[in-house]
Amino acid sequence: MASTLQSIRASASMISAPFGFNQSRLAPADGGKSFDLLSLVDYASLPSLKDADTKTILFAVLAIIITGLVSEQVLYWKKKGGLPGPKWTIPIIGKFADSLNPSLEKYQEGWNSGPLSVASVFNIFIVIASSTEHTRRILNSPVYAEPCLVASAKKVLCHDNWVFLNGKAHVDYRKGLNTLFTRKALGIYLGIQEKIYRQHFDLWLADNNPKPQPYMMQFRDLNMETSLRVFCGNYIPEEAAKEVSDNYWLITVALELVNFPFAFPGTKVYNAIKARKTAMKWFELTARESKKRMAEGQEVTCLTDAWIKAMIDARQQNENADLEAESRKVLVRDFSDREIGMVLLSFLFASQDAMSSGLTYLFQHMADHPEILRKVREEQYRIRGDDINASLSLDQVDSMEYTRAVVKESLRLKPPVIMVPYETRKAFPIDKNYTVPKGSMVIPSFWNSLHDASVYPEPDSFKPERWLEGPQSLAELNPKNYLVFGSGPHNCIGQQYANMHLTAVLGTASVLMNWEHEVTPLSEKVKVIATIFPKDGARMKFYPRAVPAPGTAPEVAASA
Ligand code: HEM
Repeated sequence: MASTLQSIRASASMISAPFGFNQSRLAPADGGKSFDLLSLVDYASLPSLKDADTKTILFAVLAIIITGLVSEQVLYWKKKGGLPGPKWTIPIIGKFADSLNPSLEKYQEGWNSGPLSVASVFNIFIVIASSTEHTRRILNSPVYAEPCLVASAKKVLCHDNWVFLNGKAHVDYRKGLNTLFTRKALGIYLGIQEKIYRQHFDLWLADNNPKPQPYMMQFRDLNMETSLRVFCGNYIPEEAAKEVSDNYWLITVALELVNFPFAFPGTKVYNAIKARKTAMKWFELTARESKKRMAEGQEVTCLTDAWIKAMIDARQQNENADLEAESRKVLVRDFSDREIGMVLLSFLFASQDAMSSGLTYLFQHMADHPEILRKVREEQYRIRGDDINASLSLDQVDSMEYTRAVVKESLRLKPPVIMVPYETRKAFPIDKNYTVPKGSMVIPSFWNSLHDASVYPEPDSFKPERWLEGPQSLAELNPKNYLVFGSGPHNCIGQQYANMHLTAVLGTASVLMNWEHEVTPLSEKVKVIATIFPKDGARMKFYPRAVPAPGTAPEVAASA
């Protein structure tokens, strides 16, 4: 009882001081008939009691803090086991400062310290995998680990977006989307892509700035507009397409690894939600309008059309009862306008950032390796014949063996996505020596696999020829190392489209333009945003390239 009173008193004194309470104000209004709690207190002993209580509270608080800090370290050591990583973790924030300013060099330190290493940020225990075996094991163990997006992702991309599905629900949903990247569909997209990147080349050529300028954002614009038109055709008017494209950057920056997760006005998450709402309005309209057009039997002009046409066809096939039950269920599933909108939202998000990184480095690598660019041109002149302005077919793109090897090598040397965060659903015995605790973040990293000297000799050199040495070459014998597009159930669904796009853009650019890259001390330094970019933003200048006279031999045209 006494101790209760003491704490009441302690609390009263702590509370009253700042609010300026005094004894007379606390006196009862009924002239003293009411029970006066304070009259029970022996005032003579008050000062010492007060002191004792303050000390007790201070001690208690201190003890709680110390226990918390010690148990944080003990827990970290226990989870860390024998793996490399900091011996202790900075209290509470851990490696937060590093994640605010990510650098490739810091990541490399971790990757090179062992196939598995650990860190902790805000008490999230993180296991980083850098060997091909461990990385693939994470990507291919859906029972133990699933992709984890940053805290704000569900707010930004909508909580019911398919990208948050896992297990069977995810596999089934993806089956329904595979139809979007068939050869037939890619052939339709190619025509749309070509028109758009030629318009962007004209803009670059019209840039009358005499000196090279950072072109990273112009490469992004090209990708963004191409993807938007490939996915949505002309259902979105010009002005709205520009608005969606410009605002999409707000979505990208709100999904960076470290971000304030609440949507207060003015925050990145708030702006991203606004951008998403505008984009979704147009994507849902695309779905609605496309459904009308496809029902009328009109021509397929974009990915949404191809998707809706596939649904209509499946329904008709089903009526003929020719399909197996399993595929019937998936194909005939009617995707609502909102679901289609959310898929388009996810595609655009996934495509613009990684493809912009890929395209930036592709142009940079080409300018820095003129002999390789010459070979690309020779192949292009050979395949395109005398008419470099004729539209391309998918067969022609497939036959660009050298250009495709250049794209593959460029993505290997500078992989746009260097890691993907996953989370363990239960304790994950990742190898015979270590089990990742449940609820940890596990990060498969791709850099070391893609720069493994035993598979890619001279791993830091740009050598497209390594992809042309036949099936017995080291690179071809070890496809498991080529993790540019991930692996397992969540591997990149857009990889054929991405490869086709990069090959076609480079091929056409090579015959229409010459370009110069101003190499600066930062050109080879990597800036890690979500994907990677050259730190100087890729300073380029583009010039028109003369059209070869009819009948010029490809090797002669290429050397001009
Ligand atoms: C050079 C360009 C690209 C690169 C390097 C890239 C890379 C990746 C990587 C590494 C992943 C994670 C894989 C995993 O967890 O195993 C991924 C997933 C994904 N990508 Fe791409 N991507 C590119 C372009 C695209 C494009 C153009 C699209 C859309 C058309 C796209 C759509 C997606 C989607 C939807 C996922 C998640 C798939 C799922 O969870 O099932 N990506 N991508």
